[in-house]
Amino acid sequence: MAAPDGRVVSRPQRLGQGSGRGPKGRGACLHPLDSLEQKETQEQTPGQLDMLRKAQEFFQTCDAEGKGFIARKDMQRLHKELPLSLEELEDVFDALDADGNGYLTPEEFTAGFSHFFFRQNNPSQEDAGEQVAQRHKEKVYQSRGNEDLGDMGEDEEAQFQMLMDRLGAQKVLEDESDVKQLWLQLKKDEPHLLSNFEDFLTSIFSQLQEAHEEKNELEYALKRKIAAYDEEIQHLYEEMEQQIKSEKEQFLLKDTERFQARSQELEQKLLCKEQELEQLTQKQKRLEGQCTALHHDKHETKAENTKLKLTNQELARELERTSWELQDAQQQLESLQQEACKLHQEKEMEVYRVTESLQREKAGLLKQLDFLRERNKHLRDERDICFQKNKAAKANTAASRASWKKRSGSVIGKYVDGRGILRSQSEEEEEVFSIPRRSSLGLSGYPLTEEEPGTGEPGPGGPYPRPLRRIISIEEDPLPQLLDGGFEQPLSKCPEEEEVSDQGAQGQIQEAPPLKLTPTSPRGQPVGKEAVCKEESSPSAPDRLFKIVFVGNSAVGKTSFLRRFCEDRFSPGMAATVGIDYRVKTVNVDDSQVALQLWDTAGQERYRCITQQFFRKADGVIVMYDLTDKQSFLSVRRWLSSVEEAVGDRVPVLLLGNKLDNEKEREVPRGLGEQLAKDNNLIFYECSAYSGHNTKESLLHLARFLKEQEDTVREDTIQVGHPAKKKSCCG
Ligand SMILES: Nc1nc2c(ncn2[C@@H]2O[C@H](COP(=O)(O)OP(=O)(O)OP(=O)(O)O)[C@@H](O)[C@H]2O)c(=O)[nH]1
Ligand SMILES: [Ca+2]
Ligand SMILES: [Mg+2]
Repeated sequence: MAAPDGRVVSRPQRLGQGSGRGPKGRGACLHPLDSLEQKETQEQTPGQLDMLRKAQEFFQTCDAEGKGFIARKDMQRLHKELPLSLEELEDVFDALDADGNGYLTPEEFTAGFSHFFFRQNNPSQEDAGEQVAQRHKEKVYQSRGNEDLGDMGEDEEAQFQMLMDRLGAQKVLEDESDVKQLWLQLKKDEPHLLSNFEDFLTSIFSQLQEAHEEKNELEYALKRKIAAYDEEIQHLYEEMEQQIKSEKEQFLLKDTERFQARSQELEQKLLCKEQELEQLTQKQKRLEGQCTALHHDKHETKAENTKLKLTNQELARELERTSWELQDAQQQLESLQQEACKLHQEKEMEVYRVTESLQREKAGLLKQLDFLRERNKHLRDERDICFQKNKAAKANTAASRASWKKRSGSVIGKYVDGRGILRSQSEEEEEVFSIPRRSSLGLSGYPLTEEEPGTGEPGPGGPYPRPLRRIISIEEDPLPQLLDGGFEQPLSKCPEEEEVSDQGAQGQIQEAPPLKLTPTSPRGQPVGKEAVCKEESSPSAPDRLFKIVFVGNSAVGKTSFLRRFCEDRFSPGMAATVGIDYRVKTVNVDDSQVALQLWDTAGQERYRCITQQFFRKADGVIVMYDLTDKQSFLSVRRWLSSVEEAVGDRVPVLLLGNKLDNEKEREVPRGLGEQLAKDNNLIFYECSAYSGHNTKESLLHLARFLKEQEDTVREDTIQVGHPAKKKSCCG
C-alpha cells in the first residue's frame, strides 16, 4: 500500500499479527513496526527496547486504521495517552516529521522517540520534546528503580502479589514493576496512602479492566470490522480483479473486434485502392493509347490538311474558271432566252396565224356550207313564199295588229319564243323570214333604241336596228379579224344581213345600211358586241386574249356592269339575260393590248346547265352579288363551288359587290365580302354599274393578274422547254 507521500509501505498487519505482542503469523507481510522489533532484538539496550515498544504502542494507537503512517489528526489520539495538549502534540508531530511531508512514517515516529531517548543521555540538548524526554526520563528512571528494589521482602512481595491478583492486574498490566515500585515506595514512605493507592489502583484496574474489555471488544469488533473490511476488500478486490479481468477481456475483445473490424476495413480500403489503382492503370493505358492514336491522327490530319489546302487551291482556281464560264453561259443563256422568246412569240403568232388561217378556211367552208344551205333554204323558202304569199296576205292584215314580240333575251334570243322556250332553227327561220319583225333586238337581245340613263337620247349604239346573230360556241368564234389587225369586211353578205326595219310591218325586207363599226365573223355575223374603249383602243392585234365568264344570281347587275364597262352607259330596267351573252373589250394593261372575251351568263336557275358549259374554257371568272340583296351574297359560295367543279382552283376569281350607289339599302356589310374573298383567295371590289364606280379598276386588276399569270407560265415553259432547244441550237 502506498503512503500518502507516494512511498510504498507494506500493508499493516492485523493487531496481534506480526506485532511485538502477538504471535507472528507464518508468511504474514512485515509491518514497519515489525522491522523495528527486529532491530530491537538486535542491538538495543533494554531501556531502548522499552522505549521502542512504547513507541510502537503509540504508533499503533495513532495508526488505528493500520494505514502504515500517521497523519496530523491521528497524532491527537495520543492526547489521552500522554499528558500533552493538542498544541504540544502538533509541535511533537512537526518535530517528528523529519521530511515535513505532513505524514509520520514508523521510522520517523520511532526515530523521533529514540532521538528523545538519546537526549535523555545528553541533557545539554534543548528541543521541543524536552518535557516528553523529561517524563520519559522519569519513566526510564522509574523503570530503573525496579532494579533497585530487587531486594524487597517476601511478605511484601506476597502482599503485592495478592493485591495484584485481587486487582487482576495480570490481565491488564504487562509489566507490574512500576506499580510494585510505587507500592513499595508508598508502603515505605506513606503507608497511610497505601489504601488510597490501592483504591486508586482498584479503580484504575477496574477502569483498565473495562477499557481492556472495551478494547478487547473494540478489538474484537475491529477485528470483525477488519475481517469484514478485509473480506469486503478481498471481495471487492476479487470483484475488481474480475471486473478488471472482464474489462480486460472485453477490452481485449473489443480491441480484437475493433482490430478485426479495422483490419477488415483496411483490407476493404486496400482492395478499393487496389481496384482504383487497377482502374487508373487501365485508364492510363487507354489514355496513352488515345494519346498515341491522337498523335498519329494529328500527323494524318496534318497530311490531310496539306492535301486539302492543295485541293482547296485547285478548287478555288476551278471555281474561278467555272464562274467565268458561268457568266459566259448566262450571257449566252440570256441571248438564247431572248431569241427563244422571239421564236416563241413568232411561233405563237405563227400558231395563231395557222390556227387563224385554218379557222378561216374552216369558217370559209362553213360559210360556204351555210351559204349553200341558206341558198337552198332560200330557194325553198321562195318557193314556199310564192305558195303562201296569197295566204299570208290575208293573215297579215289580221296579224299586223298583233302585239310587239317580247324581248327574247340575248344572242340566242331569236331561238327562244316569248315563253323563253328554245325553238328549232328551221322553225325560227320560218318565222324570221315569214313574219317581219316588230323591233330589231340587238346582239344581246336588247331593243336597239336604248337611251343613256337620264338623257332619253339614243345611245351611241345608234338607232339602227341590228340583225340577230347566232353564236355557235365560245371556241368557234375567236374573233379572227381582231387578231390580224383592223376590221375585215365580211367576206360575203349573208342573206340574214338584210335587216328587218321597224317598217318591216309591210313585210318588205329592207336593206339595212351595212354596220360600220360592228366587226363580223367570217360568216358575216357580228360575233359578240365589239365595243372598243376609245382611250384604250388601238388598231394593233391584241397581245393577249382572255376568256372571262361572269356569274351571279339574277338581277345582281351583271349585264348592266358589262354594258357600263364596254359601252360606258347604264340602262335601267334591263331585261333578264337569256342563256348566255358575250362581249369583247380590248384594254391596255401595262403597255400591252389585252382582249377580254366577257361571257355574260343568265343568273336565272333555268339557264344553269347552259352557263355551266361555258366555265370549262374560261381563263378567269367574275362572281357578282347585289350588296342590297343578302340572298345573292349567300349564293356566292354555291357559284364558287360550281366554278371550282368546272375549272378547279387554277382560275383567278374576281368577287364584285354591285349596286354600291344604293348604300341606304345595303344588306351585306363590306367586311363580309372582304372576309369571304380572303378565305377563298379572291380579288374583291364593291362597285356600281349605275355610277361606274370600280367597274374599270376591278376588271383591269383581273386582266393584269391574268397577264402576269400567263407571263409566269410562259417563263416556266421557256425555261422548261428551252434547255432542250438550247442544246439543239448550241449543239
Ligand atoms: N341602283 C343600281 N341598280 C342596278 C345596278 N346594276 C344593275 N341595276 C339594276 O338591277 C336590275 C338587274 O340588272 P341586270 O344587269 O339585268 O341583272 P343581271 O345580273 O344581268 O340579271 P340576269 O340577266 O337575270 O342574270 C336592272 O333593273 C338594273 O337597272 C347598279 O349598280 N345600281
Ligand atoms: Ca514525514
Ligand atoms: Mg343579264
